[in-house]
Amino acid sequence: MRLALIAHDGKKDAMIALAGDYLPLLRRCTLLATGTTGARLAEAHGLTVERMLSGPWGGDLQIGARLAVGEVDGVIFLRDPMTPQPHEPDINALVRACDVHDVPCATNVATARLMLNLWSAA
Ligand SMILES: O=C(CO)COP(=O)(O)O
Repeated sequence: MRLALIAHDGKKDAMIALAGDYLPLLRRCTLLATGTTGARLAEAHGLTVERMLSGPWGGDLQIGARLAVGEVDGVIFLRDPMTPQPHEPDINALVRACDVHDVPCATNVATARLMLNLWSAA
């Protein structure tokens, strides 16, 4: 399972807490993440994460490019719906790429838990 993990600043603590609940699964996955999210996950949980650029510098686009060539099986993208982002087009491009390629994409914690519960049981 190749999983991309991305969280906006207002959602990074939620991402860390979520990851903490699924460490056995996440340790079996190949993880990629945008820059700061990946650094936080590695620091908090000792996870091995391939880090892309930070989101505003193109990290979402890098993940989208990997996804488009079949290298990502699922995305957890905790967007902050309360804060405008300078790279909104990149964010939309990544979510669109998930829809184009039919890759599961959770954009909130509740959906992410459903996905991770399924994969933990698989
Ligand atoms: O901005 C982001 C996603 O759009 C996340 O980037 P960082 O993980 O580098 O903060």
